[in-house]
Amino acid sequence: MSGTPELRITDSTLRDGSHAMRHQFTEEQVRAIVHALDRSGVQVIEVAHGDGLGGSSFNYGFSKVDEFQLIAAAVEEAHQAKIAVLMLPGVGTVEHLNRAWDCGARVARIATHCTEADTAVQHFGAARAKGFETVGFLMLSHRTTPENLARQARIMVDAGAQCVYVVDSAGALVLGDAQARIQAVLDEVATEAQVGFHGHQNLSLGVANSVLAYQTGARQIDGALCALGAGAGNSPTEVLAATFDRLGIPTGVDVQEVLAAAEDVVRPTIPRLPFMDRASIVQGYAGVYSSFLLHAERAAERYGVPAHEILQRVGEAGYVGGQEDMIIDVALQLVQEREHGVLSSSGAR
Ligand SMILES: CC[C@H](O)CC(=O)C(=O)O
Ligand SMILES: [Mn+2]
Repeated sequence: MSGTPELRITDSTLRDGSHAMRHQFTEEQVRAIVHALDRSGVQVIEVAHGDGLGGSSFNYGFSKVDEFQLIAAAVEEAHQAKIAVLMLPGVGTVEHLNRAWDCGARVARIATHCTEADTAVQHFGAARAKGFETVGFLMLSHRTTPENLARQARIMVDAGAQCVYVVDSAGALVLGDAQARIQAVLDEVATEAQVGFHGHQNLSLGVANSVLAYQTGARQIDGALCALGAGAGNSPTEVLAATFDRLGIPTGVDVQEVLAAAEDVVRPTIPRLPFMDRASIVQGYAGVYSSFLLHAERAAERYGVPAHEILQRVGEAGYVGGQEDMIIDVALQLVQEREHGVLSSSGAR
């Protein structure tokens, strides 16, 4: 579909997809994926540790290759696409943003829990002062009301965000839930900023929610090739491109090229692609941060309790990003309950 793009797709294969890769991307893989995405016409490509700049750590998992080396390689490969980075205040700092700028990144996406936008105020200011295009990310958006989300979006826009994303980190928003949040944020900020949507596939609704988001007024949408992303993965970029093309909505992405990027570049080189298994569906169902999946799987293996049961409990407890250590706590609690013969919610011992 030709014509001036009405919608900008940001591809997060090399950031959200880093979770599914256990943060083991090589420079060669980054170059090949950026080359293919850039050629297909995707306008923004996000590159960073899965948990954002500064995420390489014992808590979140160490990167194989330093993220600034990967960002610089991505910048070299991209001819038309802008390279974006994502950071969570507290995991990363303004210093990380400055280094990303020096490597050539030009879009700064700053993420907070959906009720904590005020923790990012100085980061938006610093990013704008540097010259970045700025995007705010309200994570786990299902965890607050549309009205409150709109108030949080207002804080981000007042601080300097040029777009605010409704982020369905748990893949828990079901159609109208996503639409109501997009509408509320638009009502609050549309005269000053764009609105975006970032979906996960835990309930298989990433693409459908993205279409609804566009129809409601969102103009930036995230995806990842082959759905590579946390949990059951992100909305697949290639499916977004094909679907919007069929709807007659120009995205600037060549469908055949992006299909080739997914099939020929990502699929053969990625050891494990995300899918909707019991654990990731429970994430959508119970509203659990998608990035918790691999942490829960590791705890499941270590303590001999099912990952889906851990995640169900994590959802009930309402843990948010940054509370990864509580996954171990929950696993140990389940072990104890089993030892004392307490039945789990699924009836299993
Ligand atoms: C690192 C922040 C976080 O994982 C952003 C994101 O992709 C999400 O919340 O879904
Ligand atoms: Mn995500």
